[in-house]
Formats: sequence, structure tokens, C-alpha cells
Amino acid sequence: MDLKVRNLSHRYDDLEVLRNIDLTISQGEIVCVIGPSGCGKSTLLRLLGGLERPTEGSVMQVGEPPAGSLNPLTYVFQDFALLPWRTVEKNISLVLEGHRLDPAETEVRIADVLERTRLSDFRKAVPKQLSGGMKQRVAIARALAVNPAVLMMDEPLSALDSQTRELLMDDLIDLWTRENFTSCYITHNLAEAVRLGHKVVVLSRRPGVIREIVEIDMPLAERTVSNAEIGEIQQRLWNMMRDEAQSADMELAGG
Ligand SMILES: Nc1ncnc2c1ncn2[C@@H]1O[C@H](COP(=O)(O)OP(=O)(O)OP(=O)(O)O)[C@@H](O)[C@H]1O
Repeated sequence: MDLKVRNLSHRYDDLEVLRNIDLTISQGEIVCVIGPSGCGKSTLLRLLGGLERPTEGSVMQVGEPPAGSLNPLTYVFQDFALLPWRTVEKNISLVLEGHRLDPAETEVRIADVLERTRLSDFRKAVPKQLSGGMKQRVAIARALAVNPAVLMMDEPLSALDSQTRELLMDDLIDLWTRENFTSCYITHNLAEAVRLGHKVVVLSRRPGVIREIVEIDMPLAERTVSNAEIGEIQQRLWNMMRDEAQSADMELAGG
């Protein structure tokens, strides 16, 4: 299934947040969205997932979600959003409850996502026993359990220290290499965008318009930190963003 955004604009009362966004997220690709603080990245993700309706324009789901999909668009947030009193497996089963699955299918789905995210040994742990990186793995496993068409990721690594971020990026690359999942991935972090994005959408400061869509035609598995080409693309993205980020920063700081 593809997501197609056509001529989308959004405002909150007098605040114009997004303007004339045209974008396609094709099946099997990770589309990263970057832009200065407050430019409308999270708003765009909510509009894409149907949590809010755009003031103008449309978001279309084109094609069928994968077989067995219980929820075509599923979110992973920065703060993990796990229930602290539930074990890992019970946090995952939470999103399956209400779908009238028989217990055997529920178990198959849980075991499957635990294995895919290398969490099988942790199924009986509760969140406080887990590091931040492990918690986010659980949140990713939970999102995968409904077999979504598109994983909507809103700064999923931002709450983690830099080493854990690197490890989870490797995990995501590994997962994508095995499964070619589809994702819209919001981030502040340009290093993440160039490591994970097949396309990087650069938004201007608010109202966010698309300044450029940079396609990166290099297999994810080859995009190491030390790769010169990736470093150059990251620099180019920063050059595009620097002035806008500075202005947005001063605007916010000034209230
Ligand atoms: N529900 C809402 N009602 C009113 N204003 C909102 C609402 N949601 C977001 N905004 C405003 O819309 C603008 C864009 O917010 P959004 O969170 O989408 O930006 P962002 O690019 O994700 O920001 P950041 O990078 O800081 O997370 C901000 O000025 C924000 O205050």
C-alpha cells in the first residue's frame, strides 16, 4: 500500500502550519521528514495517519494493506508509551485485544514480533527492567504486531543516548533489509535521516512547505557512519536547513 498526499495544507485557527504538501510514500520505502522546530513535522504525521483531518487537500491510501493487517497505519513515539505494569508480551498483546483473534493467533503474532525484534528472552520482563533502547524495541515490536502497511515513526530515537541510537538504527536497518517495511519517519537528526531514508523530505520553517525531496540511492546496509557520500548528503541537508533552523529557533525563543 502507498500513501499519497495531495496538495495538503493545514492550519490551527490563525496559525498556518503546512502548505501545499505533495508527497508519496511508496510501499517498501522509508521516507524521512526533517525540518526546523515547529515547522509541522508531527502535524504532518498525524494527518497522514488520519488522526486529524487536513484543512485542505487529501491523504489517500492506495492499494491493499498486507495480508493479516489489523491496522494499516501504526505509530511509534519518542516516549515508548508502554504500560509500566504490563510485561513485554502483555504490552504487545494490548494492541491485539479488541480484534477478536483466537488465543493461538495472538500467541503466534507475539512470538513472531518478539523474534523479529530479538526480544524473545525478554517477554516476561516489565518496562522498568529494560533500558531505554529495549523499551523502544518493545514499542516497535508492538507496532509490528498489527502488521501495519506503514509504520509512522515520530522521533523514535530522540529520547535515547547516542550509542543506543546507533544500535537501534542498526536494528531498524537490519529489520528493513529483511522485511522492506514502509515508514514515514520524522526526525530532527540529520544523521538518522541519511542512514535510514530512501527519501529525505526537507520542510521549510512554518508554514512548512517542501523545499526539496532528496533521494538517496544507496542500500541502507552500506550507509555506515564513515561513508563519505552519506556524509556529503548530510552536509548538503544541513546547508539547506541551517538558516531556516536558526530563524525558527529565534522565533520560538522570542515566544
Ligand atoms: N493541536 C494543536 N493546536 C494548535 N496548535 C498546534 C497543535 N498542534 C501543533 N500546533 C502548532 O503547530 C506548529 C507545528 O507543530 P508540530 O508539532 O507539528 O511541529 P514539529 O515540526 O513537529 O515541531 P518539533 O520539531 O519542535 O517537534 C507549532 O507551532 C505547534 O505549536
